[in-house]
Amino acid sequence: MASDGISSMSQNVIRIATRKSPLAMWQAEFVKAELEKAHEGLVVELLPMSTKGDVILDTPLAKVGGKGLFVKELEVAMLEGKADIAVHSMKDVPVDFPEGLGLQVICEREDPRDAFVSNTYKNIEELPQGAIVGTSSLRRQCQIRAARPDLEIRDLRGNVGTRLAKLDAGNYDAIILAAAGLKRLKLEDRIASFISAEDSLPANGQGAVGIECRTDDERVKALLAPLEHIETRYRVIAERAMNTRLEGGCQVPIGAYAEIDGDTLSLRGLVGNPDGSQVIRGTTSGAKQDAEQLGIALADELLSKGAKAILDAVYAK
Ligand SMILES: NCc1[nH]cc(CCC(=O)O)c1CC(=O)O
Repeated sequence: MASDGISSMSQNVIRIATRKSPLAMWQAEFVKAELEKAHEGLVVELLPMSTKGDVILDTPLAKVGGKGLFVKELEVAMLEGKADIAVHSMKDVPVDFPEGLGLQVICEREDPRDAFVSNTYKNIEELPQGAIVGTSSLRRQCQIRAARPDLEIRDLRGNVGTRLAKLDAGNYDAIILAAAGLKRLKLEDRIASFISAEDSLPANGQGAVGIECRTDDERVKALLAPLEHIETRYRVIAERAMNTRLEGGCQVPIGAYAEIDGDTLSLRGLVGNPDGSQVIRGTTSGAKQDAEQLGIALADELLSKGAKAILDAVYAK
């Protein structure tokens, strides 16, 4: 028996609010394809939108108010019922969600490493004295400068394509980008070398895609369930818990990276200052089910080893 036409139609539609950048569109298309694979007959629509973060392109992110700028409009669309879900790079997702929204699913992680991109040099070691490296990430800046204090770091913003164009224009000797973004955009051939997690500890959540939805929307939550990747979830929970405990916004260099072997989760963390003159590192491991506690414990260890002084100095400014 066909019930009311409109509601039975909306039953079979799910709308994704997404930024318009090529990477955001890739992520939204990826989730669309996964949802269609999991649910025969489901119609998935994309709602591409501009966010403040896409409009303000010439100011370092830490100064314009951080990563939340990229998600606000998407969240409003979900709260107003214009969209059902938003797809995020987990490393760009703020810790707190607005009332009524939550992170429902974390998908399987892509390569979490940073990538060294240059038209001339193969890796950081090859760079000549005083070479110019492009990145706007304080985390990347800190680790590069710690290894090579002679290098000059210059700000680099914009979409992945814009950043590559600035490299090609000769503004930098090399730039650092997330390997995941380059792979997703089929730009892997631009990678001169992958930087190991030892040399550039990734950002929490790097390479993982998460899906946000209304917390009371049981229909959408059930549709999303097959996309969950539990191992990635444990890893990202540990990494985010460390960040949250440190109360680290994007003004402090922080790296967090978890791996799982069997039931054991190992977490590495780093807090530094932007010029790389101080880098505090720590590791911990335990049962993967204790991911959050492991992240908190590692944050506390880093704080007591000197991260507290670094954070206080940043936030006193
Ligand atoms: N900060 C921008 C950003 N957010 C997510 C990615 C792609 C990798 C990912 O999904 O973690 C990138 C590009 C980059 O850092 O080079």
